[in-house]
Amino acid sequence: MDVVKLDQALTLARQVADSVDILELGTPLIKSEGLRAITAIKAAHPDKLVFADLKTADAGELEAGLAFEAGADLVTVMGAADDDTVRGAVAAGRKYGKDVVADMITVVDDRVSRILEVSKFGVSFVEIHAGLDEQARPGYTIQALLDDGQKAGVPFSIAGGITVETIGSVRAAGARVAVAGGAIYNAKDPAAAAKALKSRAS
Ligand SMILES: O=C(CO)[C@H](O)[C@H](O)COP(=O)(O)O
Repeated sequence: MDVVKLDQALTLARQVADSVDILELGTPLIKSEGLRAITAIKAAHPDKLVFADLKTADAGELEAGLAFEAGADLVTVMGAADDDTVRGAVAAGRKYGKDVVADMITVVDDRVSRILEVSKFGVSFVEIHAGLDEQARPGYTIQALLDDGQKAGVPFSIAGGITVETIGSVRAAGARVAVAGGAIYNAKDPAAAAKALKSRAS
């Protein structure tokens, strides 16, 4: 949910809840509304996993702990961050019995090597991710993300402009989670878009 207001996020979450397993709060939403957004989404959807896309770059244990205290079930730490930042987030995950995901956004050179390194630190999975700015460049395709997931051979999710046309290939590549943002929140009918994505992913 890359919206910036909590009321928009609550509306979107309600619209798509029947078709998603995880509700992910995008980084802009958390920056705009703060940790209270995590608490509010979890309170409204206690049956869903709530994923706080913190993209933590430093102070991993502190930031992950704040999000877990607020109600998050999963958080992201930057895969490109210092090793101890990733380890710190994982330590918080162990303390709270929750999951930490290493977001590989911005890691493009020798991405598979870094995926293998951070996987050893105890993250639950890695998110192989092309961000919104990378996706906007001409010629972008999701294929390089899928190829690296298959090469790495560790649990992974994919984020990078997944659509109803590409989500089948994400599943076929073995991804544990498909993260779909714009394909849902930019759709005229987010509920129908989420349902269509889910039907192609199952
Ligand atoms: O984390 C993000 C951007 O940094 C997005 O939430 C993620 O990429 C999913 O959105 P989309 O499907 O529009 O790419």
